[in-house]
Amino acid sequence: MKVLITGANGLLGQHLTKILLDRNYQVIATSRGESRLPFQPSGNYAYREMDIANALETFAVMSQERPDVVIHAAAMTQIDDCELRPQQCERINVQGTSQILTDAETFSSHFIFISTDFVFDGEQGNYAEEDETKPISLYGFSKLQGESMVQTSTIPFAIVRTCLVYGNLLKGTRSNIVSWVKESLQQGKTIQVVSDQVRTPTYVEDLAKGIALIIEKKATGIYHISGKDWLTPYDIALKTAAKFQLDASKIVKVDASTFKQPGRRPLKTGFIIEKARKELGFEPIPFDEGLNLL
Ligand SMILES: NC(=O)C1=CN([C@@H]2O[C@H](COP(=O)(O)OP(=O)(O)OC[C@H]3O[C@@H](n4cnc5c(N)ncnc54)[C@H](OP(=O)(O)O)[C@@H]3O)[C@@H](O)[C@H]2O)C=CC1
Ligand SMILES: Cc1cn([C@H]2C[C@H](O)[C@@H](COP(=O)(O)OP(=O)(O)O[C@H]3O[C@@H](C)C(=O)[C@@H](O)[C@H]3O)O2)c(=O)[nH]c1=O
Repeated sequence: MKVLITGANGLLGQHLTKILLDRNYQVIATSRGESRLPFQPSGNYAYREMDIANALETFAVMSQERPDVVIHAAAMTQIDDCELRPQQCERINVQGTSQILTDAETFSSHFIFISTDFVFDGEQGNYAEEDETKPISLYGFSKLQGESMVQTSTIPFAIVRTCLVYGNLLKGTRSNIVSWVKESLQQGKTIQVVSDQVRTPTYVEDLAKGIALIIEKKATGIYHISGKDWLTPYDIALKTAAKFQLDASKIVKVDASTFKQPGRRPLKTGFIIEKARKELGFEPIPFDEGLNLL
């Protein structure tokens, strides 16, 4: 079974490549520029440059590879950049998704789109798959547009929504809340951390395993694949400091009213993962256990 991953240089993409190779899939890892995978994988693996915003490039790679499954993880994921550079956000997250989806409809048989808790407005929290979406940032809106396109597609699809992904930085991947807190405190910096956002932080390997289950079961539809502990970023920061014996007094508790970022974050998200548990047999590890694996 040949699986093509877009955005394979990313936090999810690198771990996904490793886990799918461990499960003997043939993996075509694609991303912009050089591969940043910090190891030369054995097994049935190839890396190909593919900028999803370049229609000719995606068509060429997809027509040559004709993967059975496409996992579309590539995106502009910096919320504030998306807010400040809406054209680039649109070009990558919307037009890029449209392009790879069109090619998948021509050459593939299962399309898995990675989406986010930021499609919700954060008023209610504890979201299930059927809850009403209402994004409050351009990033969230661009990902919802991707979901809408996927839901009209002509091939079997799955939409995997996840939340606040953390894990070991392999090489050159985006930072995540745990790595950011750990590094900031190790450098003796004082950090302001919000205590009124609620998330279900997701260990990156659990997310990758959840996606592998979807491939294995050829599952279709929307799935919330996240951790199972409801935590605020402030809780996460304190747990990270305790775990790595760092100075928690450098963590200043703030709330979203004082903490200004260009892109609005939904206050309360977090996912109910019963559907993934029941239909996929997905079971994430507790956050404290995730910290032990870093
Ligand atoms: N991280 C999180 O907390 C969450 C992430 N998600 C979703 O998960 C997916 C994976 O995100 P994650 O791995 O965490 O984030 P990363 O930013 O680490 O990975 C995204 C990857 O997409 C690549 N990319 C960006 N633009 C293009 C393009 N035009 N063509 C090809 N590749 C491109 C980036 O490449 P480059 O490295 O060169 O910039 C990067 O490697 C995304 O779709 C994101 O929306 C959803 C919820 C939470
Ligand atoms: C940088 C920073 C973050 N935070 C909090 C806010 C936020 O909840 C959490 C992570 O902050 P960031 O801005 O790095 O992450 P953020 O951009 O909010 O993370 C998002 O990434 C995209 C890809 C998603 O899809 C979302 O699910 C979510 O994970 O930490 C602080 O409290 N203080 C800070 O100085």
